[in-house]
Amino acid sequence: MNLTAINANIISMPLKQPFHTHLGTVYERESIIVEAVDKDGINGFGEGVAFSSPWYTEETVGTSWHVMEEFLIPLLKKNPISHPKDASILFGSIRRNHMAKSAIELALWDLYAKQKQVSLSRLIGGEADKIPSGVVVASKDEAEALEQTAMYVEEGYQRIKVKISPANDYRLLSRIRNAFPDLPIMADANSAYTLNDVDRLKSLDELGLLMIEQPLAHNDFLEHAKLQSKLTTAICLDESINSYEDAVLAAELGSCRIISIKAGKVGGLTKAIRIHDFCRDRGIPVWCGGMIEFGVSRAHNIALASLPGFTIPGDISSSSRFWEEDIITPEVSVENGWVTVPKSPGIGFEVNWRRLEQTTLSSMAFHF
Ligand SMILES: O=C(O)CCC(=O)c1ccccc1C(=O)O
Ligand SMILES: [Mg+2]
Repeated sequence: MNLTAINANIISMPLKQPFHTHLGTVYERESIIVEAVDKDGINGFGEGVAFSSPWYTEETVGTSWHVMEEFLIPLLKKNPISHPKDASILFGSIRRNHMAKSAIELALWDLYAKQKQVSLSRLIGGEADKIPSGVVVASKDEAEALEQTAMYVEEGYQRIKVKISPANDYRLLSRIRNAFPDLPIMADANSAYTLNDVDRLKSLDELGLLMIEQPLAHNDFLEHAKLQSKLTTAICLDESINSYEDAVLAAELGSCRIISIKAGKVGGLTKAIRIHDFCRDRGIPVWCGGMIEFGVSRAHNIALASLPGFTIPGDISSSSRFWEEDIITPEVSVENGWVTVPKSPGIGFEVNWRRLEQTTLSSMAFHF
């Protein structure tokens, strides 16, 4: 791929409103923006989606930075590659650290598509011209959650995902269901329950939810299978799916009926596509999960979600859902509930350098 440099910036931006889950509240988002440059000066971008602290996965911005600097970039320097898939294979010699790997691998995909002058969507076999858009409601307050839902429905979002916990489930969801009888609603529990809560979770069956995401522990497959056999509502796994092997295990055990794929969490686009292909063969619907991300990762999500197995609206919302001003131009926008898949080369969005510089905390540059 004729790489000449990899540059990385840690950026930080406050969210427009605090994002509440039962695990904690996110006020400010740090991310790593990776730029891969080739000998002709073409550049591709990726985004590292680890958080500042290890509340959602074990990785953090700090561990991603360390693994990229000490291990992944030196591997790329030593081993010239001709395709992003080669990087994915090369990174197999490093255990886990999926988010660090993804950040670089995604930048290589964008660069590769730009070198070939094709959109990333079409390069990977994407077919859709527009993606149905869903959005997440993550408020501590029931009245505010209802207000936000009404606002997002008004804006045209096709599916609402509500963060729940035992402190805030049936009552909130039934109020939303009563207000919006036909709205596709799903709930995300982020592991707020145990198998002792089976009756509580069964009570949600009557609400006609699209699915319930990750009710039990982040690393559990067996108990999710036991729970799924007792619920009519489909379980979707998010935290549990960090690799292709995780998806196979979940399918074999019956731990879920739906899978959420996050390219930034499973080691990159090569891995995400492999999970997609497997799920498609097995008849398991997939959707693209969000990570409160900036525009670079949003753009990669749009390309991924244009693949034919993505049959359920994902967490692909507009840049303005979280940010006063995103780091890409144009920003991601939702029109009548749809996001247009760009046709221009690569991810199809430019980096807004002024905004990137404004939000940068630190940078590193590697010359090949
Ligand atoms: O970015 C979005 O739109 C989805 C937000 C979301 O639910 C989420 C955000 C950060 C980390 C984990 C999750 C999750 O899906 O569990
Ligand atoms: Mg989730």
